Amino acid sequence: MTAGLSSPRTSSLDEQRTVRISPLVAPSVVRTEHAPDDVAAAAVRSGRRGVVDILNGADDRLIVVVGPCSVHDTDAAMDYAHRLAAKADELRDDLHIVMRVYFEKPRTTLGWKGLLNDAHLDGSFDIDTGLRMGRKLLLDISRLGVPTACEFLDPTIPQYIADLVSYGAIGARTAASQVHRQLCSALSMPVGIKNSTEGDVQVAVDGTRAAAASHVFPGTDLDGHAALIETVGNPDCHVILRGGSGGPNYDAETVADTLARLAKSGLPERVVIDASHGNSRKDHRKQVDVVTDVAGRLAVGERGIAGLMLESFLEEGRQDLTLGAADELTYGQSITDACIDWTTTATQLDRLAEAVRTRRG
Ligand SMILES: O=C[C@H](O)[C@H](O)COP(=O)(O)O
Ligand SMILES: C=C(OP(=O)(O)O)C(=O)O
Repeated sequence: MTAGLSSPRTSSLDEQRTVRISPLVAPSVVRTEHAPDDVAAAAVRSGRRGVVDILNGADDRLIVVVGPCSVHDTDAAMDYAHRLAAKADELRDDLHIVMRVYFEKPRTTLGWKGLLNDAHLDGSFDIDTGLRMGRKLLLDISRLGVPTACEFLDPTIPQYIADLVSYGAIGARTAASQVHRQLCSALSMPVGIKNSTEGDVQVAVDGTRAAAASHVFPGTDLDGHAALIETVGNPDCHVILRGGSGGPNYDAETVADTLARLAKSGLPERVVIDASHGNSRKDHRKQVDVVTDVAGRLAVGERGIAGLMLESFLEEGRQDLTLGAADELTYGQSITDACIDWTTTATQLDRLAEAVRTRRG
């Protein structure tokens, strides 16, 4: 559609800044093309069950949500998933491991917005292909028996992928958004809501409370049509402490303060700690310090910490993406936030499993 064009369906009063509106493949089409088999469905279900049981204290293991900051190369993501599947199996008595398979990136200003938005990493914004690639990857990872975690950013996206996701996240930049809180109230999996980028924890507590309630709001159905959605609320939402511009917030005092805020709001007292972002001051190596500190506290019985989140990929660090030059990228290295490498990740998982065993003992 040409900017400013008037037609029976629009008026000269709108679409003044729109260059094009074109059809997007419907969720039902993508879901039919990549439908879960029994193995994948079982992985999604047991992934969700494990998280919920740990959050509720019915399972004494620790949730670990671990994987790349963002997926830009599905082969590398599968390579990582194979390694994680073996490690998760080895540590399954102590850790409930869920792989970060993040396709939607909320940017501070501008930048590549993730595989669903720009699957070819060249600014062509082939969202139909991104949705298909993303869903297929979730299915392939689930077939390995590895549950997956996604951040939900655009409220249109969950209809395409949410049935394959075991752990959802609402990011620091959208924790205050009513649209995202309503979305959480509808999602079938547990969802972590982050504190703000400035470090405000109350916004995540408020988000958790709002998401637990029922809502009625406009959305889209599986055919992609506008729809009215009525939800019962999601009791499995919780706060993720991710640090902020003022510094980290994974310390015992902030955890205790957050638990008190949750109790005051009538919510279950549990948190997940994100070792990256503000808690690592964006230095991926500092994630190891966070894990070491939290593991030590878990081992001596600190209450309320249900899980950790780590940003990890095959290679350490990060690299800049030049749009259209994806073939020049280093294999298995992040193009968004810096990550710890696989070897370091495996050591951190061992450390956390050991802490759980000590706590149990
Ligand atoms: O986790 C990823 C990033 O921290 C988030 O998407 C913001 O990234 P940016 O500040 O590089 O835009
Ligand atoms: C964007 C992310 O984190 P945050 O919202 O905490 O910045 C993320 O986990 O990828």
